[in-house]
Amino acid sequence: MSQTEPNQATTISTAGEPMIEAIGLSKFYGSFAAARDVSFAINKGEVAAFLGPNGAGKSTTMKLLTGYLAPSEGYAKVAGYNMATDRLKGADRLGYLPENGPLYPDMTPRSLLTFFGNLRGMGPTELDKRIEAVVKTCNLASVIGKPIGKLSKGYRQRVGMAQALLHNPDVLILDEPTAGLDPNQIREVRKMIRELGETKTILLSTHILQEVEAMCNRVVFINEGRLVFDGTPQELAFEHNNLDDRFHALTVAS
Ligand SMILES: Nc1ncnc2c1ncn2[C@@H]1O[C@H](COP(=O)(O)OP(=O)(O)OP(=O)(O)O)[C@@H](O)[C@H]1O
Repeated sequence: MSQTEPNQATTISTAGEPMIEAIGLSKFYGSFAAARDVSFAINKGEVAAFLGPNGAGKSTTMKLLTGYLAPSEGYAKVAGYNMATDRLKGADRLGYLPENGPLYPDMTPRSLLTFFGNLRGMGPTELDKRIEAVVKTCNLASVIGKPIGKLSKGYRQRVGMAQALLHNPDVLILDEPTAGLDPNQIREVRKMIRELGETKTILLSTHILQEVEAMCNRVVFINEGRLVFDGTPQELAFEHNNLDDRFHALTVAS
């Protein structure tokens, strides 16, 4: 890594500051590479789509970025913190929606949020305030006291979002936030993400191309564990005039 250029040292600017960084990340299961030498940086204020077909390695890479999985090679940084050596500091700044949402069917949204707020060391006043805020953002008031296992997929996804947002992180990693939702729920979640994107840096995985156009100003694309594109949605579509054709070209061997 090069040091700061001497002529830039006096410039203080947060624009373009990298908030989510993959640095040569690889994950091997035996000889199979679920992620192979993946490097990219999502900068402050960007809403980035993490695109790729089924099995491309999106969830694996997200788990490596969040520190849930240890990389075989390389390292991840969140808000400048190395997730191998400074995971707790990075986690303070990070909200993560895992692939299948929260897995505590017997808890209610309120007890789950209270549990995670306590784990994060929030005091009762702060916790009450934050629960009220995320219940409003994620529209959970009507189910706050019902067991999570009895909620619809859409509500469970919202509980997962509420958990990710509870400590008001400025960085979000969302694994397929609209998977399994009906069209109305998809609209709501996309609207929520667009609003969150006004103040937060977001990386969200998807294989739905409309999602990219609806929400994102950056695209990172992986196929078979390798980075195959990093740029804007316009650049991704450019050669083929549309995202569908480019997705096909990047994922199907010619
Ligand atoms: N624990 C594991 N052991 C062995 N192989 C694994 C393990 N976890 C994931 N894989 C494999 O790694 C590859 C990438 O999986 P991953 O879940 O990261 O893909 P993805 O892009 O998120 O897929 P999808 O869009 O279907 O969720 C797949 O071939 C998967 O079978």
